[in-house]
Amino acid sequence: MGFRSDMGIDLGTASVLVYIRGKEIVLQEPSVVAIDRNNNKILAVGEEARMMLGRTPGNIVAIRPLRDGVISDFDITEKMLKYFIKKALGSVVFKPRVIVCVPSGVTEVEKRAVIDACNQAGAHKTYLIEEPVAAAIGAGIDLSKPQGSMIIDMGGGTTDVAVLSLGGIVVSKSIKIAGDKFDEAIVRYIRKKYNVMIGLRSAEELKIQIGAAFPEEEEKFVEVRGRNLVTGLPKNLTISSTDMLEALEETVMAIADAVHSVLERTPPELAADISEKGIIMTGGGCLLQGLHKLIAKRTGVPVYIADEAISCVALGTGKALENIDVYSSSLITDERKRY
Ligand SMILES: Nc1ncnc2c1ncn2[C@@H]1O[C@H](COP(=O)(O)OP(=O)(O)OP(=O)(O)O)[C@@H](O)[C@H]1O
Repeated sequence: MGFRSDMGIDLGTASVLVYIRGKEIVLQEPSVVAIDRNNNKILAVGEEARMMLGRTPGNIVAIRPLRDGVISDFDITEKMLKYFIKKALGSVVFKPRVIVCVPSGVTEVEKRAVIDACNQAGAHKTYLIEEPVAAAIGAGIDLSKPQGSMIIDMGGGTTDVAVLSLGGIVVSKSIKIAGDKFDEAIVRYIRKKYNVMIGLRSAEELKIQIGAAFPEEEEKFVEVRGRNLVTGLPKNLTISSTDMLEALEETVMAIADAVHSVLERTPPELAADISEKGIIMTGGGCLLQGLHKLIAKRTGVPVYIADEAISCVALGTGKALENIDVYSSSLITDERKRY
């Protein structure tokens, strides 16, 4: 091992990934913290805390401190970051350089606070990187050329659509419609159509198993358990992929429309590059069956899902860390005047 284990962190709404130079991804856990409300003590972080979501007695709350792509609970986010940094570092004694990819919606104050949290958790120096830039680097896009690329990074809370060229963002749009909104749409649809209430976790499972944004040839079915709103009793339902298509229609169209509107604002030369090379999708949300086909149909541009879509941002963050000089124009540090 080298003298310093540099660390890349993808601070996401749904999950946190940590990448250590030379070791790839060492930690991948949900962004959830469980707290005892009586004394404000943290009981569990990550996977252990997620298991407590919706299952906690009165005094214990399981919190997702990042919501809709912004830091909704700063104190908890700071504690969670520190916990993950320490866990990933293990017995390493040297202070790492840390590069954190923050959701696109965070404010300047929050950026400053993330830098402070990492420094307090033992970072030698902390850098921030914008999410679409990290996603593009992770997907293997060469940002050094004056060539247009379009990236759609779709996580749990936000979808970022960005046109990049020469290491920077030329046109972009961030909407608070992503994976989590699919889950909510599924819950609403099942409540309305079947009078049955299912939980968000069941909705997410349905989405991953049979969710669809574009009609598939083969119809799939999955059983789900919920509560009948009339009788109040548990009820089993069989849900089809056609149900999913209907449930998700409005939400996926909003995403396709956002992509379309960014393309409309893209300078012609860059638009020509994009229509030739296609659009690249990253993030867990883009794995929804048929979403790439729907966007391709709406825009007339081919759409590809990046390899290792869920880890692209973390990988890109790690790559940027290994080549800080190359990517320096895309990084934010605490030495910037505005801090
Ligand atoms: N196979 C799949 N099919 C559909 N959706 C999926 C699949 N796998 C993961 N997801 C969804 O991807 C989302 C999480 O993606 P990701 O881990 O990239 O988010 P994040 O980076 O934490 O969030 P954000 O970028 O908004 O901060 C969740 O909504 C999850 O349900």
